[in-house]
Amino acid sequence: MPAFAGSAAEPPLADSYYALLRRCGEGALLLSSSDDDHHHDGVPVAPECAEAELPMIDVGCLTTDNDRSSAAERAACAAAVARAAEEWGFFQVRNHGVAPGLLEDMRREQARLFRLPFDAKATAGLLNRSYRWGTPTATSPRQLSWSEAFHVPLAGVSASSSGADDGGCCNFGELTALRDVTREVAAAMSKLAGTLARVLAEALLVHGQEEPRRRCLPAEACDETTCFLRLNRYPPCPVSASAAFGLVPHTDSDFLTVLCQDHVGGLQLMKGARWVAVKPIPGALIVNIGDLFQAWSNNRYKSVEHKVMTNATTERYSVAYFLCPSYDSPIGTCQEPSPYRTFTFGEYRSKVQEDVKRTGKKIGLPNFLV
Ligand SMILES: O=C(O)CCC(=O)C(=O)O
Ligand SMILES: [Fe+2]
Repeated sequence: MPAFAGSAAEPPLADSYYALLRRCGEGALLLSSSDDDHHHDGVPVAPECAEAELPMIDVGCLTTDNDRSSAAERAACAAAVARAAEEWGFFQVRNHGVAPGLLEDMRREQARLFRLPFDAKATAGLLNRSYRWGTPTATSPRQLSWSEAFHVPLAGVSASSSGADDGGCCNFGELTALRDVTREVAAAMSKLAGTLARVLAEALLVHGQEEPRRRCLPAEACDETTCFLRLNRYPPCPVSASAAFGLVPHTDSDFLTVLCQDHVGGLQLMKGARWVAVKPIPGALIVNIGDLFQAWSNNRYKSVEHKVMTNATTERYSVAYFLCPSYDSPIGTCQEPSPYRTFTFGEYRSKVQEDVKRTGKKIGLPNFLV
């Protein structure tokens, strides 16, 4: 990308949002200190938050081909997955089929991608023109995400080109190593997500009560056109951790998400009425239930609010795979009666976008209660 050589990589978060932070009385927190934050060498850090012992499930017996595990072992593993989805909405997995070395390669190539000049990321058409940074709709600091990301559609990844936009193909430019590793990660995470969705669905199906119209199975409803991979980067943030988030509190609008976070930490989730921090565990992946699985499961599985805290000095990377159905798929339910009316993913997405535009906040599932 010679035209951009030498220009800065960081998105202009501080410049763009300084006025917003200032207008809301938070400007003084920029590059300075405040009373309610802890400080380390003059740098504001996040207030303490208890670390959670998130369930860790060895899913080797579900993910390994030619596995010698018994049916009883697989049933016990499936039960542990379903229990974690009910009690936490979040869990960690190991022996998940995504090689640790591949995840390390992903982080390295992701870092290389985000080190490109800002203008190249924003305007050179890379990765389906999917670059995002900050929160354009934010009207208060609490709505601001101090992060940058590429949203890569799965279909584009598996048929990516190296030239200009080519149909649905994803343009990786000269980043061929990123293209190869992204393809591998997407394929492996996709397989894992499909396996977990199938196991989670089977745990709730009541045999003999299947009704064809409502029996759209989560794993089968999903396809390459709507599933996507999000490559996230959280730049160091000099703003007080109580003033801006790395990623604002949200639930995911999908069936389930497979997430790989690096060693830095910062992910927090709601457990009961409290935020708890998820300690990074090398090689483990995090899985969380999204809104669509909560609806399909009649609220048995929980789509839990989560957020990313900023870090004053250290950048953080993560990669998330979102398992989504095609837009015209009816979400349905595992069993009648359901608290939700049947709706399609397309309808759900439009409503979320409309609500965010109108009120700055996603309403989500309550919109679809009968
Ligand atoms: O970066 C993380 O740890 C969380 C990312 C996330 O929640 C998302 O992309 O929806
Ligand atoms: Fe999320």
